[in-house]
Amino acid sequence: MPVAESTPQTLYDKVFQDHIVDEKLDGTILLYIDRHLVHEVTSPQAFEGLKNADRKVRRPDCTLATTDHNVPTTTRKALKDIASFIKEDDSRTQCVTLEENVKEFGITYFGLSDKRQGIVHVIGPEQGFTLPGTTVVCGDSHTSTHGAFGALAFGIGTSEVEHVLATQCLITKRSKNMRIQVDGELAPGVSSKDVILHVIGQIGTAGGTQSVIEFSGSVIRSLSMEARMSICNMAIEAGARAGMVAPDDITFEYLKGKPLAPKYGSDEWNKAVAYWTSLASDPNAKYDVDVFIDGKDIIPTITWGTSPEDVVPITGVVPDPETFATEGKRAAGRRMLEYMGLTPGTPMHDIVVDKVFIGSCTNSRIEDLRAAAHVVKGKKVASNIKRALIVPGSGLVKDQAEEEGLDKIFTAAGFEWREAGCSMCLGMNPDILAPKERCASTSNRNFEGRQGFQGRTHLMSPVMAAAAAIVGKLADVRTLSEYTGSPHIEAAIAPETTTAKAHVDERVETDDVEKEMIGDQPLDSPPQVNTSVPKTSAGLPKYEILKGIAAPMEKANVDTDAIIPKQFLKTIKRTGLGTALFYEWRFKDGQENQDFVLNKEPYRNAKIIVCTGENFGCGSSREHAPWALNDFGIKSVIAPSFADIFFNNSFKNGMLMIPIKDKVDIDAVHAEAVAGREIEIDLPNQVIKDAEGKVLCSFDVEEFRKHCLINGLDDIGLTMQLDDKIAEFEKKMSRDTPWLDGKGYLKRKGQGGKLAVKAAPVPKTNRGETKKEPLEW
Ligand SMILES: CC(C)[C@H](C(=O)O)[C@@H](O)C(=O)O
Ligand code: SF4
Repeated sequence: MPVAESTPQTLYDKVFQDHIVDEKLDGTILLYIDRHLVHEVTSPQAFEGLKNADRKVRRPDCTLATTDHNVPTTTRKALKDIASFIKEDDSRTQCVTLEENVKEFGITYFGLSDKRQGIVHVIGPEQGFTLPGTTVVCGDSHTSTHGAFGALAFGIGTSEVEHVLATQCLITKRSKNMRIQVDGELAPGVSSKDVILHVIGQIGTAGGTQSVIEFSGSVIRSLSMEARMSICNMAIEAGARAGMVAPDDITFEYLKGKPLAPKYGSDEWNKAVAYWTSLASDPNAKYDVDVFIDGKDIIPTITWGTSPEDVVPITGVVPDPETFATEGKRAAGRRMLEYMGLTPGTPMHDIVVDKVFIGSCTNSRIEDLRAAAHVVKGKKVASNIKRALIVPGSGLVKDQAEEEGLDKIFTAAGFEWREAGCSMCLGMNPDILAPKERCASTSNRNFEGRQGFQGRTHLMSPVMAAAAAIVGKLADVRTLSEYTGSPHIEAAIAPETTTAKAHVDERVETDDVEKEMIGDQPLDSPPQVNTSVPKTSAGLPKYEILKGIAAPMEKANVDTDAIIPKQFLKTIKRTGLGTALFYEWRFKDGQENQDFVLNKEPYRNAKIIVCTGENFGCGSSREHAPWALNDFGIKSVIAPSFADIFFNNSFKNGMLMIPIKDKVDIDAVHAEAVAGREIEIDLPNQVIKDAEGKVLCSFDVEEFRKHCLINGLDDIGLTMQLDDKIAEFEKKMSRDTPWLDGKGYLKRKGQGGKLAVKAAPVPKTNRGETKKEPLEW
């Protein structure tokens, strides 16, 4: 694929450029999406939207679905079907709804009875569905994981899921380029998780806002794909839109023999590798932000607070909030310590742990389990540990680990060996913390209530979590007897010995013929594309002037887990979430918390929030957050900055988010809010006024968003009117990068247009049976 030679470009610039379908004068871009992963939590409302508008899924061949968030991780030996297996009503409804939707819309689906089921961000790479140079989206913030392959991969909200299902495109704009270069070497016991926790500690959870981070430098280059995935996974925790690593030999090695990658050694493989190699940033490419980190400064890192930026080395102590720079930070620090039940000055390794969780899309891959098993081997979980869970990221990871005997190492030590899913990462299934329980966790978020109401989470690497399980306290893995370093890093240096090879090799055998078919696809046979009749806008309420009470907030990093906790994500509707807004802040023991602003007069009827802290809406991509605000009656939030996904999601619901950087300006608006007076947001004139009509400040808003808000336009209808351009783009893609057309996958073995794999749960016998079983798409 040709890449402009003139101006030096970054990896991100190149991938982005190669996917532009249309560009407006104001910089609004229609971006083509190659790969769409779907899970049960963020898709029901999107499919419902399609049905209501009589729209189809444009590219079922480029869409892959699984259930992961809600699924129990108990044994599936007695599994008959998902409806009888999942006991909790709302979880079951979401999973069953996904099964109905994939059948109705013809989407490939890995259900609970399929070995390939697992966390979306584990199964995409494992199948070769994720490829370098692609655009990958999912209704999930940790889609950034796939950037490890040099893909531009980012989380989207449910409205955007619907947009991609209908059009295979997204409306977006360019992000800034940020480079984080980690040079030198990592010491034994230091892993990629420590790298990313250290980075977030340095740049903060808003450090990457509006940027795509390219991770580079000798440390990154030396890491395995699994380790790179852990790093890109948490780019979202640094506030970035996406994280990327340039594809290289380690990437190609990992992709060899993956079911959906071009056949190794074929012309198509060679062509793909040449293209993938060309994507590396040009030597003189410019970055808007550059961060340099020396690998030797990183030691095993762990969180102490309730935001991923609250990190300390394991050799450190619980910090004293009174030493923090501003009163806002001091107040936040005090609250965190109270929530976490910690006292300043306590050595981190004195903190006693109740539960240990090794899993999640950050650290549940085969290497993570190998590294943890290496620490655990021959030892016992400490007697004070109530539960220690190992939750593999997918059925294939589980199989591989069992083949290597890792399950035996864990169970002999006293760990539970579970089935694949998100599990205790966010506890939408029964794996949760009890109030005040403390968990050593390999997941990515330590927000309040994340792993269970009042649960206390410390984030760390798999070897550190394993060490905590053995010691019964947070522990420095390097001090454990017989510990000789992390296989994580060694893995990177010799990838051929350490990637999850066994199951890959099998598939090379069984898939060869079919993959040949894909490779030989005639260029003149276009992929099967479903285009529906272009619909005009379904319509949103118009937004012009909003006058009302504004509720003041003074917090930074108001995360979407706080805006709407996980227990309310199990709905399959967009409405009725107002009562759950800020649930754990608004209610205490079922009673209203009188200290919380929305429980006070006149703020019960607020239409606006004015928040003086940065990074409003960070964390999860759940569109339930703007739905809840909207349902409560809040149509606008004014804050110094917003997290990208939340910001986008709000506009899709006819809401206006207003970033105001200038402290004098935001303080003026905040003062009106504190006084309980109404303010007026005038969108056409882009100003905020006080109750008397005096202008307090002006604000910026992109032309396209403003146009959609004022006219109440739903952008799916608008995009569908560009069908000719999209079809033209698809033709070019089929010619230049034929390996991206998933039509071959769906056509495999299929004769006369019949699909090889029906979009239905694979029969139960597929799980746990002989490993010789073919694993075709
Ligand atoms: C459920 C989903 C919207 C959410 C996300 O986007 O991250 C979840 O995966 C999480 O980790 O909180
Ligand atoms: S962060 Fe946790 S809940 Fe979200 S996708 Fe990853 S494993 Fe699942």
